[in-house]
Amino acid sequence: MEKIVGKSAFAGVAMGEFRELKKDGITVRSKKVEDYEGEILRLEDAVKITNSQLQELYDKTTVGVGTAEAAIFEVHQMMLMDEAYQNSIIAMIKNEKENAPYAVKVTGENFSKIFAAAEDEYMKGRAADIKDVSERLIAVLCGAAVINHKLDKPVIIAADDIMPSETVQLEKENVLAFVTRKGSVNSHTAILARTMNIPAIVCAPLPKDIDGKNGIIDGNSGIVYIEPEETVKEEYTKLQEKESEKKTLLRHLKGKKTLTSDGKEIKLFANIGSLGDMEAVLENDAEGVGLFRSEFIYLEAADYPTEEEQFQIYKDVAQRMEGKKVIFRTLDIGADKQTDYFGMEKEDNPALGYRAIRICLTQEDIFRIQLRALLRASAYGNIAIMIPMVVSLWEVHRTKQIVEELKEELNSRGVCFGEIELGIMIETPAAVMIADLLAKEVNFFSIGTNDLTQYTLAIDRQNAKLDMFYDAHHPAILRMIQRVIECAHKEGIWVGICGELAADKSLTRTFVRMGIDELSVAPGCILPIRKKIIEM
Ligand SMILES: C=C(OP(=O)(O)O)C(=O)O
Repeated sequence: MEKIVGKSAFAGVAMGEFRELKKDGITVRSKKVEDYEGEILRLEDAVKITNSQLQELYDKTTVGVGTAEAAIFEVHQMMLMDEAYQNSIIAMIKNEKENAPYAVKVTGENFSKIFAAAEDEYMKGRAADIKDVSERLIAVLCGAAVINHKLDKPVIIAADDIMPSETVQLEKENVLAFVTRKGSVNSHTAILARTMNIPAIVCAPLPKDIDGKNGIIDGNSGIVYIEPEETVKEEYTKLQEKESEKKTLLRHLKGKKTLTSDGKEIKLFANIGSLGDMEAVLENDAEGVGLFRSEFIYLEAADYPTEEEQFQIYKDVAQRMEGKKVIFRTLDIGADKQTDYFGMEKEDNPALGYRAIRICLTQEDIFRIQLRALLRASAYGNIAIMIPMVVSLWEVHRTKQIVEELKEELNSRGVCFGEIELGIMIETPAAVMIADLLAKEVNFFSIGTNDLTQYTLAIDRQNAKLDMFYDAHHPAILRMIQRVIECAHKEGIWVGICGELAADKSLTRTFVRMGIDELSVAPGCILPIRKKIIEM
């Protein structure tokens, strides 16, 4: 048995087999083959398997997440079956007697360079896709199991790190836990684990040969056991049983209002990132969606999602919430949330760079498409729009102006839309300091404590080395929250918290005393927080 200590990113216990998410594990070298015809047949078989893998991913993503998100796999299928691409691989095998994986690798790199050099932004964006397709094909040729993130049974995901854009490919129902060698407790991997309500550990020095071994993840203490002894297994089986009993006990709180003992109602909303999370939202009795991270729609797509694709997602979520509020945060791309087709330049300080509302007000066409989709969807439910990363009043003014222009446009076309609230994330010190002025302009505030902590304490939330300095309980943060609540209430608007701090039970009493109106947390945290508030 091996015992490894990492950092807890989300509590809970999981037991099962480790599955390493390999990204660059296969080494492909030039090696001549005698039977080139046999090698071409091998390639043809691998193409068929790869194509059906992509089809499977397309079908699963369409059902579990949405058509827009699934489109990437359709594009990959088209690339794989492209005649020029296949002919180029076959020519190399035939003329140079190269082995198939090497011919795929070289062809993939050549095509990727051609795409990258294209003037057209869409074509540029395809450079990464052709590489991805080639890697998948190589993996199939080499008999490697996991490059497609395909999970045939429930497993513990082990990886160096997991990017937000990679998470869409995971079959969430088969993920028991996450454990990564790198990553920070404040990263989006950790946030994803919380949304999925599964244990997560980061910064764990896992051995390279962990794939296929059995293990236990103790997300409460940050301990990973590899090939655990029977006594340890028994201990954790009992702990798991206790946890599941606790969850069952919480079920009686479903359908109840979240009232403090002195009668104040706190709204308990859910944080989500895709249509696929809706089941957890309903299962955990969320009173609304307090933060729909709309950027995940963009991260999961192969190209800019169209107005129609976005409209369908927003409408579906609104309808499934049956009149309960759904707050869509507008595109918060940038920093760690990157996608090729945006063609963003490399920045020295991406967290302080071209991101979120800054992109939207620079590339207004992208913003207008999203806002139009949201306005149209508002005819089907109770939708609110929330802008991220606000630092100045003019950003709010400009956004309101665009929304008004779009409403006029829709009116003139006879397209329906409903009442729609406009709010902002308070996640920069500048927004806190002008909260009194901002409160006059919007319908609500939602405090993003993750970024607010990063920007106030000047600490990169992605940098695991700084985790001990990243203190969301810092008096500066708590004073800021207090100030924001006071400014909001003075202008008669409601205020919530949608950062991870909202689920921190050690602060629930403090937030309620401060006068918070809403807490938006991962779906699995709703009932425990309701219990805490009701018992207060
Ligand atoms: C909710 C927040 O946004 P993000 O998705 O960046 O964590 C936050 O910053 O608190």
